[in-house]
Amino acid sequence: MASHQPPLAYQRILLKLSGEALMGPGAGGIDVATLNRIASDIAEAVELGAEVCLVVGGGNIYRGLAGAAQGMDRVSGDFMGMLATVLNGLALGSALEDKGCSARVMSAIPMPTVCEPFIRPVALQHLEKGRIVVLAGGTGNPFFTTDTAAALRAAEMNCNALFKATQVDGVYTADPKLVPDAERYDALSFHEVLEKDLRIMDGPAIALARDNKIPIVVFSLKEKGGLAGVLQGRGAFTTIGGELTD
Ligand SMILES: Nc1ncnc2c1ncn2[C@@H]1O[C@H](COP(=O)(O)OP(=O)(O)O)[C@@H](O)[C@H]1O
Ligand SMILES: O=c1ccn([C@@H]2O[C@H](COP(=O)(O)OP(=O)(O)O)[C@@H](O)[C@H]2O)c(=O)[nH]1
Repeated sequence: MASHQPPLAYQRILLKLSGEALMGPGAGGIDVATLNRIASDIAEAVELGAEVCLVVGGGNIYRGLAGAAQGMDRVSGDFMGMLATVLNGLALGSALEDKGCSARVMSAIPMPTVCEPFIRPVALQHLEKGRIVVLAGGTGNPFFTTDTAAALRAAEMNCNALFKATQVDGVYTADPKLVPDAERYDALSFHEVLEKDLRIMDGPAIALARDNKIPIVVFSLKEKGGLAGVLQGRGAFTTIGGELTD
């Protein structure tokens, strides 16, 4: 890290990306230009000195609940969703390497010829060596979400914050995609998010972050450089469970 840079608000972060963040303007799958743009943003954060764990969703490819709604077995659908997160994780790992970062993809569902299995001490060593760890496969269990996997891994990896990248630049009084005049909060307590049912992440993820005292920073990845800005305390974002609002 260059000496003239201000200290980062958080040193070790877990960045949660939804699968849909990789879709770009398309209706599904991975848009390579968007993937590369996100990889550049993450590379910029690493350049600033951040240690980054990444958890990526799979909603751009498959969601277990969508399969169940069409009559498919929920557990099979959930495993398909978890495998979708591995596809996204491999794409991100390779895009990050292309940007000159060192990245390791680790899956909660062991598939050793494809990527490393998630083994916590090994993942911690990767981080200490300056590598980005891409944590794919969700929690490895059906009936969970990648938001919950993100909160779980943030705790296991001793992260200082869970960065939730979304299409919107923070937590609003209501979903801003549905309620255009909803207002953005700068800071909220975990309790307020649950009590007001603000639906930015699922309840188990919020509860896990709360119980492990890991603040959640909700921000938008739409603007280039957004991640680096938030790490340096610039731009629009909402902090849940920060110092003043436990
Ligand atoms: N109170 C709220 N404040 C902000 N966003 C909300 C709120 N309630 C629901 N949302 C929705 O939650 C979405 C974030 O969840 P998620 O699906 O994981 O990410 P993505 O934004 O990538 O689709 C936002 O894009 C927004 O539409
Ligand atoms: O621990 C997990 C994480 C994910 N999933 C499945 O994987 C899908 C994709 O994850 P998610 O919907 O969380 O992705 P995102 O919305 O972040 O793209 C989910 O719908 C679930 O079917 C699961 O069963 N267990």
